[in-house]
Amino acid sequence: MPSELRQLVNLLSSAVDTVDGIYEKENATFPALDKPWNPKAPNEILGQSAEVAAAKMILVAAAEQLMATVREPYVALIRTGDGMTMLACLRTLSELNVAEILREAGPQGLNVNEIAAPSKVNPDLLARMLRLLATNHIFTEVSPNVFANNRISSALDKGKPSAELFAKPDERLQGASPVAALVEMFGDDLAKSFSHLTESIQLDPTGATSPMRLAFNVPADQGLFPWMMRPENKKRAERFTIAMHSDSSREVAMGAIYNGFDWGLLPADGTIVDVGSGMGVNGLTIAKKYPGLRVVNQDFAAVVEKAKAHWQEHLPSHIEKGLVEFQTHDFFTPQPITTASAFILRHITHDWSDDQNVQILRRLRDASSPQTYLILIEHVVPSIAEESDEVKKIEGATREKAPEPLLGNFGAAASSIYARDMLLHFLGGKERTVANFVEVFDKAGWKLVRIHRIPGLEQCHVVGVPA
Ligand SMILES: C[S@@+](CC[C@H](N)C(=O)[O-])C[C@H]1O[C@@H](n2cnc3c(N)ncnc32)[C@H](O)[C@@H]1O
Repeated sequence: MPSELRQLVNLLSSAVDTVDGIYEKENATFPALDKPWNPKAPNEILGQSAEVAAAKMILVAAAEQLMATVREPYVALIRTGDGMTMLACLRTLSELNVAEILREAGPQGLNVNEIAAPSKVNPDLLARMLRLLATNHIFTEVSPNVFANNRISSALDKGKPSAELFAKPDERLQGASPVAALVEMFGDDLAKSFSHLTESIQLDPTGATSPMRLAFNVPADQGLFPWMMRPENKKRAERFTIAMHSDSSREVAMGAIYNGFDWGLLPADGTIVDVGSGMGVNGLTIAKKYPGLRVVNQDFAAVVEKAKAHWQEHLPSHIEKGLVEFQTHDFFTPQPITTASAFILRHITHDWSDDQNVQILRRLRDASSPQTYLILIEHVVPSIAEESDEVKKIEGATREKAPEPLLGNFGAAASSIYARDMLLHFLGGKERTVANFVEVFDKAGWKLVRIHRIPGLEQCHVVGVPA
């Protein structure tokens, strides 16, 4: 039996054979780390194909497990702090528009004195931050104190001339890819919250006191959403909206909503109620393919106004036909629509505790008929160990298991879902396991009947019917 190290290397080797074989067949080369990222380049598009994506999952899982195996334990523990430090550096460099300055400088790079000049910051400190990141493959140091973008750092690029970003600092993130907004939000709101996790769990062992509340002194009687809407949080709220848009714009581009629950199961003239609809993107996308469906968008008054404008721009015909409604509705209060074929809740349940979810879903159950579907669009957190027999019985509940000796859930290659769960905890919510969804559904009078996994996404459609 080969050693575990050898087994990991063998997995790496066969995954590299797969990737190389696919690229050779297409006469392409795998994207280089030291060149800027171009998501539209054919070799990047090839990297998104199912076969390459599966091989990359093995490569990342095996490489990370190999590192975890060979590192001294104290190094492995202390190194987790490098992630925090790198995030702080990345946020700073993003706010100083460094990726854009380096895009304009090209492959020969730029001396730190010139990188620091537009923002008048300390060049020596900038060089130290860039060196830490470059050592971890974000940016490259071309010659001493001269830095250039690489594939990873260039993904921070907001796509605008740096002069424009410095001239209009309040509009830096608008219209840009959401990556910079995410990095800046993580490095600010979430980093400030990280340090309160320990205190929050001691103050309230149930986890109901979120670290972000503690970090920002959000009054106990005020929800985080209304707090974010306060005038002094305007920039924070705008950044949050742009950062959150990353998920939905990618999903719309992929047509993800069509690849889970079969909307054709609903009566052609049925009614879908998008509860906490935000801009109403979900109902709008479904209505484009199923034009007979009525859509009711429910949210706070100010949000519903934005949804109306969004529909007016993207699907005015549905408004003209009287097939869409915009309702101000608080989902903790009785549900006014009693004729729903389906209630859809995308990224709603993950914002709330189990008890609050039971209240929200109970309101929907009270307004449902035996034919009503409940469809949650959420991430589902896999167990690392094998799922229980109860969970295994649910259609779609289990996932592909990673090959031995990898952790069954692909280990660090699947870490983002667990990190996302913790990020939601900082905000006061959680991502749920299948068993947790079953528990919440049961308590609210729903039966979880199946889970649709969406190809290319961690996100699922969790489907319930009245119990
Ligand atoms: C994370 S966003 C999700 C928006 C939308 N479902 C989507 O897929 O983009 C959460 C939404 O819930 C809304 N919301 C929060 N509390 C609410 C409440 N008590 N009643 C109705 N909507 C609420 C917010 O205004 C926001 O639009």
